[in-house]
Amino acid sequence: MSNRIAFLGCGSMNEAILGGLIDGGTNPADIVATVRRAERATELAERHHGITAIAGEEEPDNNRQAVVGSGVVILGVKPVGIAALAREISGSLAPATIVISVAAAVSIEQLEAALPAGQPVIRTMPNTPAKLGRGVVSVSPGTNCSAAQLQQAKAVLSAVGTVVEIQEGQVDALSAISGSGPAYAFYLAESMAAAGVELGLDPELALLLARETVAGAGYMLAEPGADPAGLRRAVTSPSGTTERAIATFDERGLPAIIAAGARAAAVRAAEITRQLA
Ligand SMILES: NC(=O)C1=CN([C@@H]2O[C@H](COP(=O)(O)OP(=O)(O)OC[C@H]3O[C@@H](n4cnc5c(N)ncnc54)[C@H](OP(=O)(O)O)[C@@H]3O)[C@@H](O)[C@H]2O)C=CC1
Ligand SMILES: O=C(O)[C@@H]1CCC=N1
Repeated sequence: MSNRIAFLGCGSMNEAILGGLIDGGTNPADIVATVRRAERATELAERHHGITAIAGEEEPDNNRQAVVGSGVVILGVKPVGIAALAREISGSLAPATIVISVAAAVSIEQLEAALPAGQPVIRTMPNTPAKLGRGVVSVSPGTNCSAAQLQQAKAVLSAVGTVVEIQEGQVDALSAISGSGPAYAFYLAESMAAAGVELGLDPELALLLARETVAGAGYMLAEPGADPAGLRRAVTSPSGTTERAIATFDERGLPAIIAAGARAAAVRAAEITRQLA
């Protein structure tokens, strides 16, 4: 397999994976990224020295150029653009090139239908902490992906975090927890900062406290075998202040609210899949 990796559509998600791969030891010279805007291509090339970034507004065949000679191609445009992109590159793909999609809601069936017959395909669901090598990436192999090709893809993706293999039927549920999940944690930090301001703290200080606290708690959760409930209990003194806060969260139904949000994300994924059919 060629070492070259093509990132087709390099926005938030694909750039996070690209950055994680480079930090994990991938040679930037083996990476090519495509985007629409020249300004974005320049930004990527400046931020990740040594990669090739090609803008469609300057070179309309950028995606096809990027695919030629690449062993792995990672599709990272919005779900609605995935099938058109797959069709665009079909004539330029080598038969053994592994096509990975990071898109929410685009099924393996939809991907395979837009690609040459027999093309190995893997549907993944990553998350943006991939940028720091702390992502979670699911992999679900398509019908033409051999065990060896799946292993190759897992080896590449393991540089950006924890790789889990799941049945495609579970992707929407996983996406509702780990794909969207970083946004939930950031939302918690935003809400804590706002609460601090309401309690009379200076906004800058409140933001600092919220960021460092959520980040610090994240580091504790990242320790091997960490148990969120146990870590929470260790902060919660009997009859103390945290106990009162957690009791208020429980009374107001915060766990049910989080479950409802995650359900809504999964429902939305299924809705998009139907819209794309
Ligand atoms: N953001 C996240 O946390 C996650 C996202 N995903 C999935 O990742 C995918 C991308 O999402 P996200 O990164 O947030 O989106 P962004 O809008 O940040 O990135 C999309 C990128 O695709 C580029 N692009 C659009 N059309 C083309 C094209 N035809 N050829 C080449 N490049 C193109 C855009 O270029 P330009 O900038 O020049 O417009 C942009 O850089 C989605 O399918 C989403 O479901 C999955 C998990 C998590
Ligand atoms: O919001 C989205 O649709 C994508 C998928 C998971 C995270 N971001």
